[in-house]
Amino acid sequence: MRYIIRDDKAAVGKYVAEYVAKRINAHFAHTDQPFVLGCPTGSSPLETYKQLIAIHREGRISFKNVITFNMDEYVSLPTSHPESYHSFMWNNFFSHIDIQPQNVHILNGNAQDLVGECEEYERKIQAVGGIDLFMAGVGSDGHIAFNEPGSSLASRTRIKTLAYDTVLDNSRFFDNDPLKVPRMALTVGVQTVMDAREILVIIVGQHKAHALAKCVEEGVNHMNTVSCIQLHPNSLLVSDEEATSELRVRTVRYFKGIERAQEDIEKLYGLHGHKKTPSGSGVPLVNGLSGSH
Ligand SMILES: N[C@@H]1[C@@H](O)[C@H](O)[C@@H](COP(=O)(O)O)O[C@@H]1O
Repeated sequence: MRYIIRDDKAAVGKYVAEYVAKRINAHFAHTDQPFVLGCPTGSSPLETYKQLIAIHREGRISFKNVITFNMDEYVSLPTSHPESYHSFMWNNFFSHIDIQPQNVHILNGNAQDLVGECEEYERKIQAVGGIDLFMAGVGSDGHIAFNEPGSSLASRTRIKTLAYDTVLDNSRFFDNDPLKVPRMALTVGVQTVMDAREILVIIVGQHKAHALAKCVEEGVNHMNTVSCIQLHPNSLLVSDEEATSELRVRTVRYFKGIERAQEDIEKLYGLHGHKKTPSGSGVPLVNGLSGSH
């Protein structure tokens, strides 16, 4: 697992957006197959979406051949509700980029057959060859998507009852009234996220510090489902300084040190261990050299 720390929320968003843009552009440099991006909602990725929109407007990235799958959606909340994840995604991201509407996938929490909807979602992910990069946020109880504490680490897309902590957390979007927050959601499972070729988790704010410390310093545990990323061969965590407040000082120093070392390696040899040649094209130095995964 790589772990990158930035000063604040804005810097996290900038880092993540540039990272995602680089990944997408690198993908299209060697294939014209679609890039499949997993998308989260919530306040954590907002800055990333703003920055991705800016990068798109600068002409540095196109989403024409990008397929997206969102993590989750509330059950029984009308799609047109301002707090539905459909509204969130179109208002904050999709309406501002050149994505093709048919390439957007968001679970339908109003489907007649909710179980069938979840099974179909998994099938659609399979049909496009899996997810290249799954971005995620984290709940203050450590949930990834809506995989609340106690969720099976082998879970797939399904219906979940929301934990009371999550209902309280999310009531800020529903006039601070927990009674207005839907009690159930459809969510991709932990295993659905783990199947992605790469996972990028965004954690910002002091209220996420506990979940972050458990994810980084403790073992894999179903009570903090984001900790699953420890088992992923290609996961990246990006947080702001505030979120580090429950980590040991030496843990923070360790990961900052790793990032500095990685930068030095990249300066010397180019990204991912490709030694720079005079022409700048790069030759492989060490297979899979990536510093801290
Ligand atoms: N289902 C979403 C999660 O996918 C998200 O990660 C979490 C954190 O939200 P925020 O970033 O607003 O703290 O909110 C909801 O619970």
